[in-house]
Amino acid sequence: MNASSRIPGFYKLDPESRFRRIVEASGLPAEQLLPLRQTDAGMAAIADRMIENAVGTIAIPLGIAANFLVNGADYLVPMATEEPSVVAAASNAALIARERGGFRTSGNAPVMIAQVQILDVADPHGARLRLLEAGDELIALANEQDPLLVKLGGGARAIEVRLVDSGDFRCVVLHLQVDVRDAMGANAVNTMAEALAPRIAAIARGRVLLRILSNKADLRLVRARAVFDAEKLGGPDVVDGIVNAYRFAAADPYRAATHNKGIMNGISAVVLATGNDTRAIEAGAHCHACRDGRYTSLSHFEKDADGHLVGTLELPLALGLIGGATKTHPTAQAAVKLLGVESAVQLAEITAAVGLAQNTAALRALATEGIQRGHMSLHARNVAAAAGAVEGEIGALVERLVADGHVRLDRAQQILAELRGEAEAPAD
Ligand SMILES: CC(C)(COP(=O)([O-])OP(=O)([O-])OC[C@H]1O[C@@H](n2cnc3c(N)ncnc32)[C@H](O)[C@@H]1OP(=O)([O-])[O-])[C@@H](O)C(=O)NCCC(=O)NCCSC(=O)C[C@@](C)(O)CC(=O)[O-]
Ligand SMILES: NC(=O)C1=CN([C@@H]2O[C@H](COP(=O)(O)OP(=O)(O)OC[C@H]3O[C@@H](n4cnc5c(N)ncnc54)[C@H](OP(=O)(O)O)[C@@H]3O)[C@@H](O)[C@H]2O)C=CC1
Repeated sequence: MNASSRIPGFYKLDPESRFRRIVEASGLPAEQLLPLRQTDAGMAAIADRMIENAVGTIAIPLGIAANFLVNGADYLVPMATEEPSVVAAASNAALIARERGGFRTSGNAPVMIAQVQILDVADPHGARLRLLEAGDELIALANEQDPLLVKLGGGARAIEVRLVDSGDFRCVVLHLQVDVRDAMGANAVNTMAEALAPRIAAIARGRVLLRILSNKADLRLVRARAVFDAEKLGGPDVVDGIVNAYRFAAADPYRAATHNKGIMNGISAVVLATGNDTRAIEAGAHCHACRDGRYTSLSHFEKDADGHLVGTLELPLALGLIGGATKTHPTAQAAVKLLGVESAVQLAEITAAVGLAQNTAALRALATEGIQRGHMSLHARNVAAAAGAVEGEIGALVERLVADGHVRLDRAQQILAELRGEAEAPAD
């Protein structure tokens, strides 16, 4: 950067003018920054409506996971991810799950929580009871804010009041529970919380500060389970290996973080492909993973009476079908169409099945040959491209890299040079 990043009114410019300003400010040649602008005209206009100061879009690969049988129906699952082997792994475990009926899922009603924080309350216990006594009035007032949601069968359902203490800090917190139907629900519940605030402050005789949803969406749990055939997995030792790998994650937070990352490889990819809020989902999932005060595995693996592997996953998934980017992004809309889901709960349940499949595939690889063979052989294409291989060279280079067993940039550059006849082949 040569010039200042202070560009008054940057947001008022159109994307092309913004791009020219950042080229000037960076002091870099425009060609080096052109990929920031790489987008078609239609998408540029959509991006400019979706976020602020947009100059372009970044294309993340969108893959379709195959083989998913969920509650007896087949689904082709769109997954947006930058990571190689994720879509392959999900498809792989979904194929194994088919042998014993695929995935079974269930989900709670889509209830989100809005928090209203009340400070400076002289009698917190008294305030709590006064607020609970006013429950019906507050629920009615909340529902007046969103008649459409109520007409669709949703709306505010209940209130809860908590006293939150930490050292010398104490506040009263009202939770408003709202059935948000097919929405993720953040905007819907935030509107209600803001509308209730003056009345809540009056009843509690305090001062309202925050009015915002909680991403600990633990009323909105979804569940997926599957039986993975022992023989298809590779035999009883593989089943035992996966169960022991799970036990490690259940016992050790260092391992649990990686284990859960494997689950989120699948979940976040579906969340992104459908235009949902990846941060909300990640925050909710990891918070759920330490709900008992210790971070642990989100999934469970055990052996059934016949020696098959039983995998189960339960987590909060606040996914929507009608709001946010799902409504504005054409790719997200097409992804939802391909899935053919009719409700946000159904979307969340399929997403949980993908999380379970992803987790199972990773554990199977880890408990047997290790992650590198499958993952690195698919990653080899990236390494080949990074080494400078062009179309027509990539196939041969990947083959050599995988056979060689060293999927590294330096080795790729060396082999590429050999393929191009630019270097002597190594003695070995
Ligand atoms: C990579 C595989 C799937 C190969 O697995 P494989 O056993 O060589 O696969 P296969 O050739 O027997 O094929 C079985 C099915 O897998 C799918 N499949 C197979 N290959 C492909 C492909 N190229 N592209 C798309 N789909 C593929 C496909 O559905 C295929 O069925 P078919 O279509 O042939 O009837 C396997 O090794 C695997 O599942 N590995 C796990 C990979 C993984 O988890 N990657 C995530 C990145 S690592 C990470 O971030 C998380 C981690 C690992 O740290 C989490 C943790 O620690 O718990
Ligand atoms: N902490 C967080 O996670 C936060 C997230 N966000 C963002 O909020 C967005 C999601 O908000 P969300 O409330 O879902 O989106 P919207 O406000 O876009 O959609 C919800 C509204 O859509 C209308 N609606 C129409 N059909 C339905 C239906 N079948 N089911 C439910 N509602 C329906 C409802 O009424 P009506 O039309 O009358 O509004 C409802 O209030 C995401 O972009 C997220 O990133 C925002 C703030 C914080």
